[in-house]
Amino acid sequence: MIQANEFVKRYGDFTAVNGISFHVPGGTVAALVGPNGAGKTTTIRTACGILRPTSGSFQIAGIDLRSDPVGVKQRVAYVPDDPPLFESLTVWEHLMFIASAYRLKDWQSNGEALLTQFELIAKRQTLASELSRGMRQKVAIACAYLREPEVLLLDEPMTGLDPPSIRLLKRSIAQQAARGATVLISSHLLTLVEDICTHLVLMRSGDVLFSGMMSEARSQFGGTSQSLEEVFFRLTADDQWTPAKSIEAVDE
Ligand SMILES: Nc1ncnc2c1ncn2[C@@H]1O[C@H](COP(=O)(O)OP(=O)(O)OP(=O)(O)O)[C@@H](O)[C@H]1O
Repeated sequence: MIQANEFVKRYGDFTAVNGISFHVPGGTVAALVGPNGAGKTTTIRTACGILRPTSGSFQIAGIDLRSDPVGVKQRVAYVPDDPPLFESLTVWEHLMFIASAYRLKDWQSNGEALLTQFELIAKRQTLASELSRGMRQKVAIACAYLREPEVLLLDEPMTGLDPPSIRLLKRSIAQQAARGATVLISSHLLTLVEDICTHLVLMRSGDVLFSGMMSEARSQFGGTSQSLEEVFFRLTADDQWTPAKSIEAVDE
């Protein structure tokens, strides 16, 4: 699970995130969407312990981020939108590195299965510097999956992937949730995330405008199309909607 409580993040005088609260239940897949600059990446980078909250708190997999940041980092995998790989390591060496850093045992067959699943097995001995952008993205995702983390934070995971790879990724995310992982996906590709996400956190200008079930968002704000795109435009473009403190979060 992921729980944000009155989370505030300021960069100097600028408030990027303005006291947000939301809950993503364990074993579910949630979309984190919102216009550019809404605060999505700031929220994700704080939830995984890279940034410190200015105030407020996060509970990740039942652990308080402030009191046990190492415990959170052991349970969370974060894949940024432009994953930094080690250019002089091969694809397989990336998996070896993760296995060594996190002291994984008997990981090799799982590693091979992940490379097969993401159609990277032929690139197993290829250096990261010689991979395409989409391949780099898939290596980073495979490294995250290898750890079998309780919480997966994926920032724009579909950018740069071709349609077959997007399909593979969507299937793999469903598999991660099925084994009990909580997955939070930040994306602007609304039609792609609405296929796989049962929960929604919608941000604008540092506020959460909606947090709860995707089905609830669609039925309340999706108009006749009942689409996430319609929800997005209605909630972000129409000033009659106020930050989520006044909209009841609906969780299951
Ligand atoms: N290191 C930083 N220093 C100062 N301001 C920052 C910093 N990082 C982000 N911001 C600001 O915080 C706000 C939120 O940025 P953030 O990257 O979290 O948004 P986002 O929702 O992920 O946007 P996008 O969809 O464009 O990726 C923006 O106004 C951004 O300019």
